[in-house]
Amino acid sequence: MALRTISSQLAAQLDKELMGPEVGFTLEQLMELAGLSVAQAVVKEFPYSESRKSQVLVIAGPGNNGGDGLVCARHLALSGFQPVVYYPKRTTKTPFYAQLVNQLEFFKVPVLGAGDNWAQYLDHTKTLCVVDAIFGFSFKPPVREPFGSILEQLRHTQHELPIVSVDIPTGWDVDEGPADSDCIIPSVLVSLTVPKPCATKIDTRETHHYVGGRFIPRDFALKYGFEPFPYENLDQVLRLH
Ligand SMILES: NC(=O)C1=CN([C@@H]2O[C@H](COP(=O)(O)OP(=O)(O)OC[C@H]3O[C@@H](n4cnc5c(N)ncnc54)[C@H](OP(=O)(O)O)[C@@H]3O)[C@@H](O)[C@H]2O)[C@@H](O)CC1
Ligand SMILES: [K+]
Repeated sequence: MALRTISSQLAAQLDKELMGPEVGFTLEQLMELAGLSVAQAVVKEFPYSESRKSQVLVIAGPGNNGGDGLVCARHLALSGFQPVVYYPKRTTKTPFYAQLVNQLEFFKVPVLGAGDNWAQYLDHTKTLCVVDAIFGFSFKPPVREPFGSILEQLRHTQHELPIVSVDIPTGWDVDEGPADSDCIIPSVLVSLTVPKPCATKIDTRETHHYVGGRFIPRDFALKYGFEPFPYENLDQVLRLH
């Protein structure tokens, strides 16, 4: 069956409607569920075991994709993993992001900033995977610094250190897919609510694809032109392929 997708423009509209006056979700609620979904995908792909490495590097960007990463890190800590967060460009638009960072400190999760040696965690003998929560559906190429250099380093390590991308593989055009051969290739993609068109460009032999962000009823999905996804029980993610 063809993959159900919606464009970046429609995704932004859907997001706005969910948080609009009629539906009334808050960003905080949706982000909690989105971050929990990503953590659940990590746990499914790399199950926690006391006898193996459990360090996860979460790279958080300046927008809501980054916020999903901050929430994901907290849930990973709760699940026994040892997340380390690199958050080089902190947003001050709302106090909420600072609260998410406080919560990570409460869980004793290190949060590195610009100038810290984050690249030491790109060591596959110590780190299980990297969560790419840099940019989501509002990304507009080309990538600006410091994120271009970060992506370059991830490209060099991705064959040994798998990348789990949140919603969009960072650097890919949301509607067109990888802009050039220099783009990162995630091992796992977790599309939120519904995949965006770039997800049709993944090679399913190298990227496992999940959908998560389980927060809409059937009629709302149909209004946006896609069939709801058949999640099981209370699962927050569904593996598509
Ligand atoms: N309903 C759902 O599914 C929900 C989805 N959620 C999540 O929200 C995500 C969308 O979040 P979003 O709209 O905040 O945008 P996002 O993609 O994080 O990036 C914006 C930031 O990136 C920056 N930036 C852009 N281009 C750049 C460039 N070339 N180079 C450098 N910087 C660049 C831009 O900076 P600016 O251009 O404003 O200066 C701004 O700071 C979505 O994918 C999903 O993960 C959940 O949290 C909630 C429910
Ligand atoms: K991403």
